[in-house]
Amino acid sequence: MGDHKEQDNYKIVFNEGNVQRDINRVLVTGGCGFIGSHLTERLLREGNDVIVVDNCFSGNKSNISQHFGNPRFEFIRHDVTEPLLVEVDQIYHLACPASPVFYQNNGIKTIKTSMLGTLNMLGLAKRTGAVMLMASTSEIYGDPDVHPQTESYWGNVNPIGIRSCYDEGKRIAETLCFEYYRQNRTKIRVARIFNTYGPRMLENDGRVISNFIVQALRKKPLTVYGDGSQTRSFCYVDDCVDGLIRLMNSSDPGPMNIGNPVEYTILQLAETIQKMVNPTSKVTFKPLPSDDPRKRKPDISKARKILNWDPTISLEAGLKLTIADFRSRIE
Ligand SMILES: O=c1ccn([C@@H]2O[C@H](COP(=O)(O)OP(=O)(O)O[C@H]3OC[C@@H](O)[C@H](O)[C@H]3O)[C@@H](O)[C@H]2O)c(=O)[nH]1
Repeated sequence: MGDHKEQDNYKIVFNEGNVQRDINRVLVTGGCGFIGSHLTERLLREGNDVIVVDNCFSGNKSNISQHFGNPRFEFIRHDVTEPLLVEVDQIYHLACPASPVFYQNNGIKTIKTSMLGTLNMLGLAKRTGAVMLMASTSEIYGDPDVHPQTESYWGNVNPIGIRSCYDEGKRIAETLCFEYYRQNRTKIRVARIFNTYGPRMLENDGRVISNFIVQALRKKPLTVYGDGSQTRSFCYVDDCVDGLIRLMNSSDPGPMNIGNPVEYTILQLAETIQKMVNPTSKVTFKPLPSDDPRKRKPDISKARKILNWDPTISLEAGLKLTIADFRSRIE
């Protein structure tokens, strides 16, 4: 599958003085968010022109303010549910609240963002010939019956549950991508991003790593939902960004799992963060939210083979950097 010649078509060549360089014009939707802002930073560092589009619902302008004044950088406050007219070579479509607390806050808006946002970005990719990478999610596997999850697994999603606005929203977004690919030969890349963490997560993000770190720093009990036996596999944000860029620059439409395959129970995670931040902090048990997946771990054989990608940052190393970032903001 895939047109292997397409790589030749989406680079423009600028002649700057006597230095000839390839520059991509890259659009990052959701570029004020957690993963989007790290991606933007790396794309700028590598000499690309970057346009960030964000409605700042769960993203924060301060995540990209260090680039204001950089002639290669532009910020547009825009909601991707509305069409956007720009000329670009690559689109990283990340815009969508990703934390369960945020995406459940206005489920209808979450569905609109996934559906209409992806439709608009695919329309843009079709018109401009750009490559469109869609940030899908491990949540499309739901509460999985197959473990670890391979890309060929179709998933086990409750279509009417409290998580379905996100899970089903992302599933229809994947469907749209593949219809554009089949009908129009639109250049798509579908990345299934597993749990990712790192500096710049919001203090009130609501996801487990930021919750536990903030609670430990504030000397509050760590809130474990259920009995803490459910598992997740956590990928440091730099590894995730590296995987996304490799996927974009491959010629594989995906879907491609992007995650760290080392699996922990939530209780193990609580104990690890407790030890690293505040060994005297307590753990308190709260009810498990409905449809919370019991286990999750990516099979990344495909990414290893096609992208030559493997996460390099251990949980301990990544947590150290993340704790330092939260400490500087909180203390
Ligand atoms: O304070 C908390 C928060 C969360 N949890 C538990 O920790 C586990 C992980 O929860 P998170 O909210 O961090 O993330 P989830 O795995 O539920 O969802 C995530 O999946 C992958 C991404 O697409 C998204 O970032 C997000 O939807 C869950 O079992 C949750 O119940 C706690 O025990 N305590």
